[in-house]
Amino acid sequence: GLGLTYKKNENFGEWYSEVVVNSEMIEYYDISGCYILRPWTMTIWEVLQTFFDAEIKKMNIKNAYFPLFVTESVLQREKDHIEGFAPEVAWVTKSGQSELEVPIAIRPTSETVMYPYFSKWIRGHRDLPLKLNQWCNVVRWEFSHPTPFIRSREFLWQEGHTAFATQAEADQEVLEILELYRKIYEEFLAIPVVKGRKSELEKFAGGYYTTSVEAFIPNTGRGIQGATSHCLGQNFAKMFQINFENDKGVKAMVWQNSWAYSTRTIGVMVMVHGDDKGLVLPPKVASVQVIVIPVPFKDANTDAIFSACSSTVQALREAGFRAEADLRDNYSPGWKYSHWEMKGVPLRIEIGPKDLANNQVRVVRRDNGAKSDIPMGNLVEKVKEILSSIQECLFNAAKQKRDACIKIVNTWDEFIAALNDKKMILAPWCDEEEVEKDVKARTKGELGAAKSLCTPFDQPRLPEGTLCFASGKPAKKWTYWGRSY
Ligand SMILES: O=C1CCCN[C@@H]1CCCn1cnc2cc(F)c(Cl)cc2c1=O
Ligand SMILES: [Mg+2]
Repeated sequence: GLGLTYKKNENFGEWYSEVVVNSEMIEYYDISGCYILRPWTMTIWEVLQTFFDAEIKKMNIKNAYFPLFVTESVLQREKDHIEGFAPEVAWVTKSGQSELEVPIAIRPTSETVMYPYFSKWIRGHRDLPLKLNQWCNVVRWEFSHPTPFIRSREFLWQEGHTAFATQAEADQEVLEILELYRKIYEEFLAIPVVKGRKSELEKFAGGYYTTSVEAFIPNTGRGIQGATSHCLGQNFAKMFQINFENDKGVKAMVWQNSWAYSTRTIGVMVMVHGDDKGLVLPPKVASVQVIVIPVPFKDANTDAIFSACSSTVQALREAGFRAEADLRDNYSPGWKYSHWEMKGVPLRIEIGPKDLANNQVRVVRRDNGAKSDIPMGNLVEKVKEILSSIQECLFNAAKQKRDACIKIVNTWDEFIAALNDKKMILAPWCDEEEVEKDVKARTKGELGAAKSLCTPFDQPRLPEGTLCFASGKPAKKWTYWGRSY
């Protein structure tokens, strides 16, 4: 029957799996960690892709497409950055009945695929900056429990790979891209994120520094890395001989960045906004923003009602909204209400005989259930207002909830209490890696260890003499900590 079996605040994991399936976003697949992304997901992905692709085009970043496959020798080129990842690499070892001479890896990320060609293409400073992006899938044969969108063995992402003559250009682009990721989360998905820098321990080992946008899931009290923008420094330039003759005729290595966001964004949206009726879609990314449902009455003029629904959809579409009518005659209005609530459609319009007689429609918001009657005359204006109000209310509600999960601590005991209270913890830290490793060791358990999430760019004042929460040494910065995905 209709409705969810599980409640968000009682069985979060089961609730999540049920929502992504019942909202027709995901279909489970017979290979663990692999999921079918149904149209209800793809339209959301395409809205984000359309935005991001247009933005990087403004930055003169070009799309390319590199092969899915990497030879073993090339993949091994970058020893230290893949050493920890080796178990995740998926290999092709046969074609048909015959063994391949050399096994071929499926890309888990494309540095080693791309950079030999960066080396070939970049000769002089006029070849710089080289700025490429690709929209593709990647495969990482992870073993920790798979979760649709959040942790899957194959996922869609974009990966940007850029090369510059100077560090200054690279540093600037890292932050420009990070701002686009903030927009994806805060302005499209209505999810608050923290912009910051990863610690040396948590950063991409092959890079120079990593910046990220960090989200938080109140129900599980876990942080989640939303997207990353790395400065790779000259590490990969050294390894792949990506150098150029600068304008003084001197050979110099390039400065590189790489950055990505993935379909994980969609999972965070489900987790943050979903409720016990199912998915709740922010209007900016909703596949259908307005669903129009006829409420025929036994002897009422059904044709008039249906045509009113169709003309309402028409008017909304002409105004640029993604509107549909559910005119199916084999489902009751009540069934349709539950169905489209499960799918998270932000606004429902009901048209029955009374509405027709009064030349009005009944609108119902998905986020707070508020109902109101709108005259047909200024429907488009009202719908525009209500949808932007829903977008804003979803963000504000999520921000309020996330802020309520943030705990500022100064001592280890306060830290442990906050961790057990499922908080996102802001603590003064001495910035020593050994201390960070110690925090992980001291918080190991079946829920997973606490780790540093990021050092926020927006640093609160650090009073003279403040001590590190974990080591008691002089603190150097405020850093977010927590359990994470
Ligand atoms: O995060 C990004 C942005 C887009 C391009 N890539 C970087 C770094 C990716 C790290 N990383 C992440 N996961 C990996 C898994 C693997 F199996 C191997 Cl061999 C390597 C990696 C790996 O390097
Ligand atoms: Mg990984």
